[in-house]
Amino acid sequence: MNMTVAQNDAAPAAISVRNLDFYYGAHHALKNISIDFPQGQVTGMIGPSGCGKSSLLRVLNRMYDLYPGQRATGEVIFDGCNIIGPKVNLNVLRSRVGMVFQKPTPFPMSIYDNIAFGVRLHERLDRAAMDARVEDVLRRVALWPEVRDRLRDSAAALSGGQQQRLCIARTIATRPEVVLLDEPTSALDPVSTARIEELLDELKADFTIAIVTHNLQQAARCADQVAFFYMGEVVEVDSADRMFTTPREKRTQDYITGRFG
Ligand SMILES: Nc1ncnc2c1ncn2[C@@H]1O[C@H](COP(=O)(O)OP(=O)(O)OP(=O)(O)O)[C@@H](O)[C@H]1O
Repeated sequence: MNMTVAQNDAAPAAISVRNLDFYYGAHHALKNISIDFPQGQVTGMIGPSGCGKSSLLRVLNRMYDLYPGQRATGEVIFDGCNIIGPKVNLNVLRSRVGMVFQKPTPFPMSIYDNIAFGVRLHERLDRAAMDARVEDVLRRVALWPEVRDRLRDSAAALSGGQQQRLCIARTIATRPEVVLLDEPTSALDPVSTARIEELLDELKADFTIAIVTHNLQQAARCADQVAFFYMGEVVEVDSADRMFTTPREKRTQDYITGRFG
């Protein structure tokens, strides 16, 4: 299968994936993947269920390392280093390449501590600086007005949409360069979804974003470039405009016009 790539070469890549293969035991889930994630852009990852989108996200911050039998070969270049190589500090990597999951997963602690917890692992801030960091990220995700008077309350009391915004705040609080989001709005109502989509647009000024979504309208609205995955391969990468109007590959065209998947 040939991959068609017409990537945006104006922005340098925050992450460059080259000839990546990924395995769950004997199952070959990603096959010779190559894709760049341009700095300061949103890359949308689309494709039918089971085609490998989440697997690629799990490679980008070495999440798979937590599970025996899962392995990757090839190159994932981030800040000049192949992050799937042996000498990578995984705690540092995961603070620089943050991840937000499909289901909001606040820690069982206060709203304030949900954010401060991760920051404390990487930085020593005094009380005033930590308060300022918590306020800053809560403002950025537009949650501050809703929670400023209850920062010490449990995060579990927030609505699903608020919890997901808190999880995004928690992820950006350690000031990562890259934020990975795995179907971050699929468990949310339309209003919360719209707020998170607006948020992505603001966040890309400071972060490189990769988002897996089943919602093609969402990819068209939020993404600068879109990658179409099919059966463990990246079939096509292009600007969102071209991908949804003039895809190069028939398989992409079939997928976006609803012929399969
Ligand atoms: N823990 C696992 N063990 C074995 N195989 C797995 C595991 N997780 C995923 N797979 C397989 O790897 C392939 C890719 O899965 P992946 O979750 O990356 O797909 P996806 O495109 O994100 O799917 P979806 O859109 O349904 O979330 C699938 O064939 C899936 O069955």
